[in-house]
Amino acid sequence: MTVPALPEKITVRDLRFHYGASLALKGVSLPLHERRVTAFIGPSGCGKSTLLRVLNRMYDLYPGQRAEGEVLLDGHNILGRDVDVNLLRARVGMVFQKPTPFPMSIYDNIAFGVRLYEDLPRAEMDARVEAALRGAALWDEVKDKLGASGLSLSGGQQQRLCIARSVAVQPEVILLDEPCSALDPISTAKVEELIDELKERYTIAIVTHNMQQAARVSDFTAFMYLGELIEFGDTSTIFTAPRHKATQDYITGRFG
Ligand SMILES: Nc1ncnc2c1ncn2[C@@H]1O[C@H](COP(=O)(O)OP(=O)(O)OP(=O)(O)O)[C@@H](O)[C@H]1O
Repeated sequence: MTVPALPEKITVRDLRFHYGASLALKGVSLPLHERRVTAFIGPSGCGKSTLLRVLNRMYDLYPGQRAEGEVLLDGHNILGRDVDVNLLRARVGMVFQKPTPFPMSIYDNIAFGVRLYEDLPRAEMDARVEAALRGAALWDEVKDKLGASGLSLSGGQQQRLCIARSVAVQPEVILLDEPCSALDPISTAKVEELIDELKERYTIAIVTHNMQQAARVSDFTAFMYLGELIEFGDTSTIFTAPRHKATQDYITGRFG
């Protein structure tokens, strides 16, 4: 099946990334299509997380880390000096590998991020919190204990809480860095279902080591190796008829 061409929400052009003197991305170019899921796959250390961290300038928090090239979000280069990185991170949200709820109530885990950007009256905040928890398929499990600590939830629930937290600020893009690696199969299935629902509204990038997961949840797949993008295409083509032998070897588990 050929996925029809869709607008590019993000366009990465000739991206090079430096950790001090070491070059972790060596000229990567690819699109992230709007309201579609793009999976990043490849062996450990190939630069998947690095690429994700560039897309909302998470690396800015660390001295010595530097990106060159262009990352266009709706046509504007987010690597420019004039970019408001707080606003950028509201537009491009991120969920990490390990669930990272704040040590506060379930309600405040969601409201905290919203308050950074908006001053909502209580009733509107309540509605926003509920919508985010519903959006993350967690509402029914927590609606009677919104005052309980976010840390009292199970790992799978905590990860959905983190997804709710990122959805609550109404981003345009959601970056998921191995979001299921700490979850059991049932929680993983829930998060995958959730990704399927979220893509109706958001552009999603997901890093995963699980080939079945990449095949299940993504529309496009990018295979990376040693800081380079080896192959990018629609997921069904990458998994059934890859152009490169390295891609074929990796997805069939014969790599290395
Ligand atoms: N903070 C850092 N300082 C120096 N080098 C780093 C740092 N973080 C990552 N690297 C290097 O950059 C390269 C890419 O790492 P990255 O974490 O992006 O890979 P990855 O594909 O996400 O790997 P994994 O699948 O193991 O998470 C690796 O060679 C890694 O050693």
